[in-house]
Amino acid sequence: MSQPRRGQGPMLSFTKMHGLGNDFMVVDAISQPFRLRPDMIRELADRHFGIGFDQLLVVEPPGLPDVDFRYRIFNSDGSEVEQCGNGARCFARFVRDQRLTNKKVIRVQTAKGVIELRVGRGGMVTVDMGVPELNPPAIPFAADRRKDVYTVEVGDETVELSAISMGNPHGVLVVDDVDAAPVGELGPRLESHPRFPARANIGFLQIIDRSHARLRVFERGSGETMACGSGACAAVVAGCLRGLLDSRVDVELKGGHLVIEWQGEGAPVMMEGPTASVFEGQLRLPGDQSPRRRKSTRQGDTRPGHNRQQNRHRQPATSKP
Ligand SMILES: N[C@@H](CCC[C@H](N)C(=O)O)C(=O)O
Repeated sequence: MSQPRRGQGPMLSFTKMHGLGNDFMVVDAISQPFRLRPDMIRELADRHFGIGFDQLLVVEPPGLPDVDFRYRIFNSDGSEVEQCGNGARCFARFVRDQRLTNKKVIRVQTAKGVIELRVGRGGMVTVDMGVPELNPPAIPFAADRRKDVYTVEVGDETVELSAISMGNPHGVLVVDDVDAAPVGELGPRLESHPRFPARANIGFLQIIDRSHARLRVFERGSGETMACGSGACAAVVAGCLRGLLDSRVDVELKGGHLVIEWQGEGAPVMMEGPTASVFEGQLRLPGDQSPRRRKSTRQGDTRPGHNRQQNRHRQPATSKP
């Protein structure tokens, strides 16, 4: 961490990673001070004016005993969320690459409980994603009782979906062909549907056979991504609940394959898949991070201070130093 220069903020080291093309900026907030507001996250996530990522992952010290790290996740729209499956695998690789731990089984505190990450060979990581939540108020999903399939009205249309929380909320629709599925139209409308009061990730699941499926996910706060780990877990749970899938399923996403296992109600969902580290970088944060006082002058590097949404989102800092 270098010293701030006059008029400029500190340098922030980060690593760009991805899990099946679901890409991340990963920051070690144990070894360096870290503080970003939602508007700055949106700028950094921008694929033309920033670094470009679906989620920002932050490594913090744990707040619980017998846990190794705290894992915080921010969508590209700046919202903080509870879970990210592909991110969890990259998180495990990151803390080992950065020598923050040499453990192969890492326990991590998320906003919705503790998850366990197991580091395998060749960058593969298995994540115990916990027991899926099917109780509507806990998802949260508006329904008078729990069902495996709900009928939801979207404008003039009616769709059938399963509602599941993997720590974060998911709606899963079964479709005949993911390539032809209306992900770009139905995805955003269901993401912010009133029956999902915290918004939701919307998966479009095609069953190939009982142990193979294809999936596209319109993610809450990030749009359609190349892959969604928690979405793949929710999709397999939905497929099992509907009697369409067996307990171990190869899920093909746009960016590659995940193996998901679920032994049924009360059991945790296990997710196995790859991780990739793309590059390491540093960016200089603005010296004065107050939106009102920051200038939007061009300085020739990645500039959270160059804020196209300046003054529109005056929200508190998302991460403490
Ligand atoms: N890409 C993720 C999920 C990230 C969070 C999600 N967009 C949400 O808002 O819940 C994954 O791999 O699980």
